[in-house]
Formats: sequence, structure tokens, C-alpha cells
Amino acid sequence: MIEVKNVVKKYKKIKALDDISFNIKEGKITCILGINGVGKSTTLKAIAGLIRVDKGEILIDNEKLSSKTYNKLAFVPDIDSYFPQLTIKESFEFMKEFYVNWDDEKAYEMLEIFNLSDDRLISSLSKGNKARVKIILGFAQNAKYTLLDEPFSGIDIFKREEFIGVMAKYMNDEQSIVITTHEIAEIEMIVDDVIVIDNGKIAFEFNAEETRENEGKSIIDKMREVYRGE
Ligand SMILES: Nc1ncnc2c1ncn2[C@@H]1O[C@H](COP(=O)(O)OP(=O)(O)OP(=O)(O)O)[C@@H](O)[C@H]1O
Repeated sequence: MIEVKNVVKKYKKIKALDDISFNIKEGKITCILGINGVGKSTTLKAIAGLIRVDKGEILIDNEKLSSKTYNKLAFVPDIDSYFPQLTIKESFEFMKEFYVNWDDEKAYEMLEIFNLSDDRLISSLSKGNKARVKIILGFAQNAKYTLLDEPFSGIDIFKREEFIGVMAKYMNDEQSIVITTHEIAEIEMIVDDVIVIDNGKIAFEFNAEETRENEGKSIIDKMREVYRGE
């Protein structure tokens, strides 16, 4: 489990995270939802240990972030691509050197599903294919927790559905995925837990299946209820 406890992060005068606490469960897909600028990326970067928080603590399976927890986390940032100057194959070779759990078989299997050839130069790929490679580079790290920052931005609906199918296929019972997004419809079918951030604070959280079963409400219905009082 990932425990985020009373975390505060300031960027000069901006309080990006204002005392947020929540847990990410094992074997689940958790979605961090919120409009632009509310603190979603900052939250993921803090969990990944890429930024130092001002207050609070983050525990990964009961341990503070350290070299021990490093291989449990794979972070896929919201950037166009990494390694534009490399071919896909070269990028896999590079990752293999860094990540002890790197799974070449998984990387090549995913490449095949996405119908991509490993000799393609990453900079020459379309936006959608760059996003596919980015997702492969994240998932083939075979980490316990894969953190995906806006993985679908700029990607058409068909590719999003394909991504979601591939993600679900490559997750085992102990692995967790955390996705940030401001587009709800695309994650409706796969997400377990939803955490809504507003202005650096947790606005509310719920389990999507329970909400569907107990209240007959989709994630969008629930968001409307909370935000518009419908
Ligand atoms: N490096 C930085 N320096 C200064 N301010 C920052 C920095 N990174 C983020 N911020 C600010 O912190 C707040 C939260 O930003 P963050 O990127 O976490 O939001 P977000 O919810 O991920 O937004 P988006 O959906 O647009 O990606 C915003 O006000 C943003 O401008």
C-alpha cells in the first residue's frame, strides 16, 4: 500500500498540495481526478520521490521513500517522449541497465500488440505511437506501483481503449496502477478507486464499483452529484 500522510508541497507562494492524505491499495487501479492545476502531477511526483515535500510523509509498503522503495515505483511522466534520439530497441536496452525488474518479454509483447517495429526512431513516431512507447517503458519496469501522469492526453478514443485493455492485461493481483486524468469517461470501466483533488486538497474519494452497485451511479454521476448537487 502507498500511504500519503498530511503532505504539503509549496512552490514559492503556491501551495500545490495542502495537507493531503490518502492510500493507494495493492492490486487496484486508482484514478486521481481533478481539473487543470489542482495538484495531480505534483502528487504523483511526490509519490515517485521526484520532488521533496515540505511537510508530511509518504510510505511505500510501510517504508519511507529510499533506494529500497525505488524499484517498486515506475513513473510515466506527462511529456511527449523520452529518448527521442534513440530507436525503440535502444531505449529498451537503456532501460534494462537501470531497472532491475525490467521485463524484456513484456516490452516486446506490448510492442507487438501495438504493432510497432523496434527499429523505429522514437523522434520519428506519431504522437499516439510515442505515447504507446512511453507506456511500454513504464509497464516493462514491472514495478509494483506504476504511476501514469495523464497517459491519454492528446490520444484519440480508440487508442485510449486499446491502452486500457493492454494495461489491464499486464497487471497482476499485487500490482497497482495510479492514473491522473481530467477526462473521466475513458477510465470508467477499469478504475477501482477514485480520488478527487481540488485546489491541493482531497475533495472526496470513493470506490467506483461500490458506488455503481450501491447507488447505481457512474463516476461521472458521482462527480455531478458532488460538484453540482444533482
Ligand atoms: N515547478 C513548479 N514551479 C512552480 N509552480 C508549479 C510547479 N509545478 C506545479 N506548479 C503549480 O502547482 C499547482 C499544481 O500543479 P500540478 O501540475 O500538480 O497540477 P495538475 O493538477 O497536475 O495540473 P494539469 O492537469 O494541468 O497537469 C499549479 O498551480 C501549478 O502552476
